[in-house]
Amino acid sequence: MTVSVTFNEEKVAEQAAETAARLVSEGVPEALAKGDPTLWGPEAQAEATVRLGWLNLPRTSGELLPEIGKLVERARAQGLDHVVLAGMGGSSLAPEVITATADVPLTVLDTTDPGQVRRALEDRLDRTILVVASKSGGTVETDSHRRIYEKAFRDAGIDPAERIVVVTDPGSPLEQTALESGYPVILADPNVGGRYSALSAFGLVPSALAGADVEKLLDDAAAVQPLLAQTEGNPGLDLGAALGAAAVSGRDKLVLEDSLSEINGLPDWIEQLVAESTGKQGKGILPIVGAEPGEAPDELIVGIDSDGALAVGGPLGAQFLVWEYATAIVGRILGIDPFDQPNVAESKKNTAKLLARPELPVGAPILVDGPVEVYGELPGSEVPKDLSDVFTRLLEAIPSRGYLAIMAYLDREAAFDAPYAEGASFEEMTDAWSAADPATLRAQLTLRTERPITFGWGPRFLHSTGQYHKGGPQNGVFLQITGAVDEDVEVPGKPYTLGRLQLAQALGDQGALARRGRPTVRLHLTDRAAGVARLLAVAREV
Ligand SMILES: O=P(O)(O)OC[C@H]1O[C@H](O)[C@H](O)[C@@H](O)[C@@H]1O
Repeated sequence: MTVSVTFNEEKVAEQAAETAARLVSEGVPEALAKGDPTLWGPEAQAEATVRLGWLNLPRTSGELLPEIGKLVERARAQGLDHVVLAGMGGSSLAPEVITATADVPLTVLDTTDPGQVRRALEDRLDRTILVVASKSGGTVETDSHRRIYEKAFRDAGIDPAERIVVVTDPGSPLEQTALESGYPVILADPNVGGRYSALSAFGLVPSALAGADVEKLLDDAAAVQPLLAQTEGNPGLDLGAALGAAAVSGRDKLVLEDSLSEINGLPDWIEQLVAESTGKQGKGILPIVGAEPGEAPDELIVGIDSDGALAVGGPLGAQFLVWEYATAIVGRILGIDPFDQPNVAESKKNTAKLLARPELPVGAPILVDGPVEVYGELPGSEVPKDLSDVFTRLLEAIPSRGYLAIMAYLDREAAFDAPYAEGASFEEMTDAWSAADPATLRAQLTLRTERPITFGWGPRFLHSTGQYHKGGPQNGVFLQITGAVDEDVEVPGKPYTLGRLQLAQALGDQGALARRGRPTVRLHLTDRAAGVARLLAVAREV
């Protein structure tokens, strides 16, 4: 079984066919399948030369299987059945989908929220194996997680070398640390970028440790690979041509719908791939994940094994490869380099600068509403009357082809702590969770605008849609949510705590967005649970 791309809208089909025919006449499908680095122009060539290894992963990653098998055996023999993965963006999004689809548990740490990290630390540390995954080996969140876990293991009388496994690129500082500390290292293919690394060691090692069948994943990808050199019946070409042509014609908001799919969570992975690959030079496609499809004229609904203007069906391993190929095709159509992420570093630099200061420059709130402080500047010079006015003015500020991005630097799992009555039905439980979940704010605000609203957890989204926010079309309006920290977590060997890092990340990104003149407001919850409740009550009211 390979991947099928089905067109359910005539216009989309026509535009895709036209674009695909042009690409075929230029020899693009075969050239891409062969790994030709010249396809994105002279400026992208150097990067593309060392970024096309993903095309061969279905075959080359097979070589890793015996080594991975030994790691899995060792972990089983030690009784380590709680697999924690520390990795940002491309170093954790694929394992998250792979394990969710295989229905095997994996704890993903792609947060700097002290509460969420503490939650993981307090969960079965005696049976925990930690995979530290970073291609560059220099990502601050992942480095912090490694330090925190090393200390926690030592404090519990456990030798970290028995519990930590590293996945990184050859020659990275993390490889060096691992060698010095005696951690097993699985080296990944350095000719593959983070968001294209699903079928590399980054996707396979944590997933296999968690119990997923990674050989099957590679087999499914290998089955679709030969089709990618074809000029007809090439799902990567069809999908790429459809997405690219739609974007050029103005439908550049990609609504991903997967309600009927047996694959669990692929849109989150696609979000990073598409947003970070295409959102640059003022161009790009904005993925919308987890929202009800709207009716905005610039939206294109793509269904994963589900309905949409376009439906993409097939097994996970094959979908990974096809979406990667399609994204490279979109890069060619839009005239951008699909392998770099030029604007991600800006927020990181701002954050590093802020952390070097004795105090973080939070400024003074422009409004305080119970447990919610409002920081930043709203469009127009007037001070907002109340929280409701903040929401109204943010929604009004969205330009005709724009979007609102909600970015919550909070504990993604806190809503599950919401109390519910004893003997509550599942529906009552989900109601309680949803009433405590900051993501509910998106659903509420969606009722008040025709424009798309995205929702991302910070700092996770910084490694994904964060590139698009800063590098893509400048029509975003930004709403950050941060929260007070009750119990912080030290980062051993560093002068900052996780709480401070988390806030500095929000402020660093705010700086990068504000520098572009984009409306950016930060809502700070001085009491997190009460603050979320207040936001939802006000948003519901209006
Ligand atoms: O694997 P790492 O080097 O730690 O990088 C993790 C992530 O961080 C960066 O911000 C990039 O923008 C992402 O594409 C990447 O996946």
